[in-house]
Amino acid sequence: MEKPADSFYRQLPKVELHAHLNGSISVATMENLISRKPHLNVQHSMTAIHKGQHRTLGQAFQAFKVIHQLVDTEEDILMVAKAVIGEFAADGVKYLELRSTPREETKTGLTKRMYVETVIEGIRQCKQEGLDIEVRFLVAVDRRNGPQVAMETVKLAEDLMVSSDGVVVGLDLSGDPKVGHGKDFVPALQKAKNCGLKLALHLSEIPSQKEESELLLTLPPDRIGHGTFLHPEVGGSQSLVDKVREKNIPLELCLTSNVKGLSVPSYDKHHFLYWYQLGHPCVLCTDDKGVFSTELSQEYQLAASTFGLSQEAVWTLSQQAISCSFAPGPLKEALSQRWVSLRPQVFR
Ligand SMILES: CC(C)=CCNc1ncnc2c1ncn2[C@@H]1O[C@H](COP(=O)(O)O)[C@@H](O)[C@H]1O
Ligand SMILES: [Zn+2]
Repeated sequence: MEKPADSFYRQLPKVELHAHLNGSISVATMENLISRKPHLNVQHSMTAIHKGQHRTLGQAFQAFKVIHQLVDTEEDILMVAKAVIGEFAADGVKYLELRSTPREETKTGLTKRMYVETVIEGIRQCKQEGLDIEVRFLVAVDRRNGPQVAMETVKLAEDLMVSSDGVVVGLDLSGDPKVGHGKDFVPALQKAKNCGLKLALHLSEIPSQKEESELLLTLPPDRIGHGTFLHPEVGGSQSLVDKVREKNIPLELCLTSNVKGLSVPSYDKHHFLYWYQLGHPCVLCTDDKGVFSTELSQEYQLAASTFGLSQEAVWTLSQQAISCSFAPGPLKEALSQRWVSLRPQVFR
C-alpha cells in the first residue's frame, strides 16, 4: 500500500490505545537488536508476519518468545521504548498508550520493577527531547503466568502509578487467550480497579470465551481489546453485546492483527463494521505494529477503503478516540484543541 509521508492518513492526528511494546518493534530496530546478539541466530521471519502472510494465533505467539530473548537488558528496553515512541510520533500519533509485561531476566539481572522503570525513563526522555507525542503506560498481566503473578503485578502497578507522576494509568490483561481462565484474575483486576488503575482487558479474542467475558464484564473493564467473538453472529451472545453497549465500553479494534492472526477471515468480515454501525465507540489500533508489519495510519487507511469511510468519518473516528483514552481530563481537553488546530492542515 502506497503511503507517502504527506498522505491524509499520516497527517491525520491519531490516538493509539492498544500497542504492546515488544510487538511494536520496527524492522530497523529489530535489525539493530539482532546485530547486538548474533549468537541467537534470529531471522526477521521469526519476529514479523509480512504482507500477505498469515499465522495461527499459536504460531504468532512464538514470535514474542524470540523477541523477548532479543530484548533482555535495560539498555535494550530503553532503546526499544524510545524507538517505538519515535515511530508512532512520526506516523502522526499525538497520544499513545503503550502496554508491556514486566519481565525479569535472571541472566542479565533485570527485575520487573527495573523493566517498567526503564520504559518510563524512555517515555520521559522522549518528552524531554521534545517529541510531539504524549505517552502513558499500562502495566500488562500475562494470563500465562497465573493469578499470583497477576496480584504481584497489580501491586507493582499501584506503586508505580503513585511514583511515575501520572505516566502509569492502567492495567492490561493479555497473553495467549487459550491459556488460563479469566475467573482466576478477578481478584487482581478488582484490586487494580479499586486503587484507581483503569482496566483494558483482552476479551473474546477467540471463540468459546463467552462465560469468561460475561464474568469480566461485571468488573466492568474501562476498555475492551478485540472483542472479536462477542456478538451472536460469530458465536457470542446478545447478552454480551447488550452489556458492552449498556456500559458504553469502548472497543480497541486491530484489523491487521486479527486478519494476519487468522481470528477474522478477511478485512471486510472484521467486526469493526458490526460495532461501528451500532454507533458504539470503536478505536482503531495496531496491537503489534512490528509483528504484524503495520502502522496506525495504515490501519485507518484499511478501515476507510474496506468500509467506504469518508475523510470526514475518518476524522471523527480519530477524534473520538481521545475520549476513550485514559488521559486525565485536562490532557483530553488539550488534545481536543490540538485536533481543532491541526484540522486545516489535514484537509488542505
Ligand atoms: C500473536 C497474536 C495473534 C497476537 C495478537 N493478540 C494478542 N493477544 C494477547 N496478548 C498479546 C497479543 N499481542 C501481544 N500480546 C501480549 O504482549 C506480549 C508482548 O509484548 P510485551 O512483552 O508485553 O511488551 C506478549 O507476550 C503477549 O503477552
Ligand atoms: Zn493485544
